Amino acid sequence: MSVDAARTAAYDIVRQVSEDGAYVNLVIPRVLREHQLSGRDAAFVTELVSGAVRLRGTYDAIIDTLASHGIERIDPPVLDALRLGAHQLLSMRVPDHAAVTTTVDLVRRHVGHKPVGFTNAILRRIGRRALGAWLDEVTTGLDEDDALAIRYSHPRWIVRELREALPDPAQLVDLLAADNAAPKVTLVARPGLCEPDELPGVAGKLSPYARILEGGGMPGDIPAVRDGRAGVQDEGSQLVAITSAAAPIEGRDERWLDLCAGPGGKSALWAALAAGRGARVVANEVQRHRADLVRQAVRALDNVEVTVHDGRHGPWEPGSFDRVLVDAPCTGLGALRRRPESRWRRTTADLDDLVALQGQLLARAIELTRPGGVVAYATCSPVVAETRAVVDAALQEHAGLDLESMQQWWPHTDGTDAMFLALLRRRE
Ligand SMILES: C[S@@+](CC[C@H](N)C(=O)[O-])C[C@H]1O[C@@H](n2cnc3c(N)ncnc32)[C@H](O)[C@@H]1O
Repeated sequence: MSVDAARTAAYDIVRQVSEDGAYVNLVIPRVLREHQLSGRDAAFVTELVSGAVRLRGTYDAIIDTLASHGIERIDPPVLDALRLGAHQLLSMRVPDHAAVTTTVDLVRRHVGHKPVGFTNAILRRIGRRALGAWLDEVTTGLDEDDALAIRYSHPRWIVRELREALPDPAQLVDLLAADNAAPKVTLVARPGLCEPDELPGVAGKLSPYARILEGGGMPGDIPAVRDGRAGVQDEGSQLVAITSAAAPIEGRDERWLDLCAGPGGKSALWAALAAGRGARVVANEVQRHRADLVRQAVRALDNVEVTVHDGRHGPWEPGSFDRVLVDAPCTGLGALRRRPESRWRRTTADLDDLVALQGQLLARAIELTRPGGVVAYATCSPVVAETRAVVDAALQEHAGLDLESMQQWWPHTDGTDAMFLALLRRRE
């Protein structure tokens, strides 16, 4: 059997992800174009690549028990092929002989003859059992965190962080499972620019502006999305913008600052809400190319000024904003379902660096907010060190600051990314 274009494309993508640090969601559309794949083939490639990358932790544990010298000794191009084969055998409805033969042919063509026998043997053995039986075997005798890490394909440190963040640790399994299910595409109809029923899909569950594309689809083909009156935005992200815009403020409410705006989803919804109340938004972003994305996101609005500064040092007057949003750079562990590779790239060292930056950005936001004004601190991570701990430290350090509310949305209960939002008010 010769290898079809879809599997060749899938192999090309996983190699770019593991060798060049590419992002699955960015590489897939480019490689699909290069290989001229669409429709069912494109859906097959997307499912195969996303699944093989996301469930790598599970498949590697199985491959490790079967490889006599252990997984570390397997050449990376062969290991990537084995992961693709394992996903087809254990999680997709691909007949075993097709999964094995096409994967072996991929290895023969892209790596050479030498590992062909090894690849064939490993895949045949994987195909002899169903996923559940393999999971029971490779988790026997492990402690709970190691077993969950393999069963739900999350690094062990992330399992621990998520357990600590949950209100009830009994929900951990549901959360880990939700991280492994690709979310539906959600649109936002920016108020004042677009009505939700102008968009395809069904109404969202939490945001009045949301539409959910049940069967997937190409948002870029929707006219309102093309002209910036609507966009693609998770409901959790919409709720952060809506809730931080709705917090009541006594007196003037005209100057809003989004301190960390790139790529601009929240800025655009915030600015649409601000426009309805005669307020203006400064949307700031430290990276120039991400500031360009913000300009693109807010192109249908005329009440936004996009600036490019390090939010800690931008040239704004203290106390000059009525409302400041800090959607802080974070580990993104609340959006794992969206980014198949991200759980394997993040480390605890990232966490330490980010927590320091988050505290500095929040401190600056507090300084820039006028007495009586509102500071909204948000992350797309539920990790305690990035959420409650940052807010608690700010409350300790800044006299004259009140905590109004803290909210955490979750994939397994709300169907959103795990977004955190704290609303703080500077005392008059
Ligand atoms: C979580 S993202 C913001 C997402 C955005 N609010 C949205 O909804 O589209 C955090 C952003 O902060 C930016 N950032 C990182 N360090 C920063 C700094 N020191 N000052 C301002 N922005 C920063 C990152 O480049 C990134 O674009």
